[in-house]
Amino acid sequence: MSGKGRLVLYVGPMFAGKSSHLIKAASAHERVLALKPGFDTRDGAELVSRDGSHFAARSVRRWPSHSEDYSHIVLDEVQFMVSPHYEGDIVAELQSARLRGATVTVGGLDSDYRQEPFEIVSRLMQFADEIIHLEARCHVCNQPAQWTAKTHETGHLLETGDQELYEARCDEHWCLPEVP
Ligand SMILES: Nc1ncnc2c1ncn2[C@@H]1O[C@H](COP(=O)(O)OP(=O)(O)O)[C@@H](O)[C@H]1O
Ligand SMILES: Cc1cn([C@H]2C[C@H](O)[C@@H](COP(=O)(O)O)O2)c(=O)[nH]c1=O
Repeated sequence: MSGKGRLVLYVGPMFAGKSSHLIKAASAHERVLALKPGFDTRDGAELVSRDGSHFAARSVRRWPSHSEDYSHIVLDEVQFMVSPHYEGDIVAELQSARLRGATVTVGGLDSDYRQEPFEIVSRLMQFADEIIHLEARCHVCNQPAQWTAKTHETGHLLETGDQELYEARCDEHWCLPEVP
């Protein structure tokens, strides 16, 4: 494999369908290297969407060997692929896969629960050939939501969780969590 590949990035808040799109992208090919961060232990060795779809994936804390054997790479939750949870520079590794000709499809949160950008995702945006911004539905009013709110403060910026801890929110209903 050689020549210019392609980096496609799905970003948005939680519940926006990022995993669903990645699973569809992975399922469209016979041979795919699907990766998820070792930090996210919620769903075992699978990419899982809340719409019920799933796809077998490798849980990694560093870039896998033999990745060059794959022309399609799919990776979810890239915001977790940072030190000390990930050893290496995921942006450089994905860019290198793209440059050797792979089609790389990545999903991640563009901003954290404080509405601050995840720096690793912002860096990746610079190299993306296509960025798809997805929206969820606000948990309060059901209007389009581009933010994630945390329902109570735990003191952790990176913390796996679902609806018990996070909600999609629109501009009007986003707020910082109450500090206990
Ligand atoms: N607030 C919400 N807004 C939109 N979809 C939601 C919401 N809560 C649950 N869902 C469900 O979640 C699915 C998307 O989930 P998922 O693919 O896991 O998204 P993401 O990876 O972006 O968190 C939607 O198809 C819908 O069925
Ligand atoms: C906003 C926010 C989220 N997280 C965590 C919570 C979830 O485990 C993932 C996002 O999963 P999804 O597939 O996009 O629903 O990220 C976090 O650690 N910090 C945050 O600020």
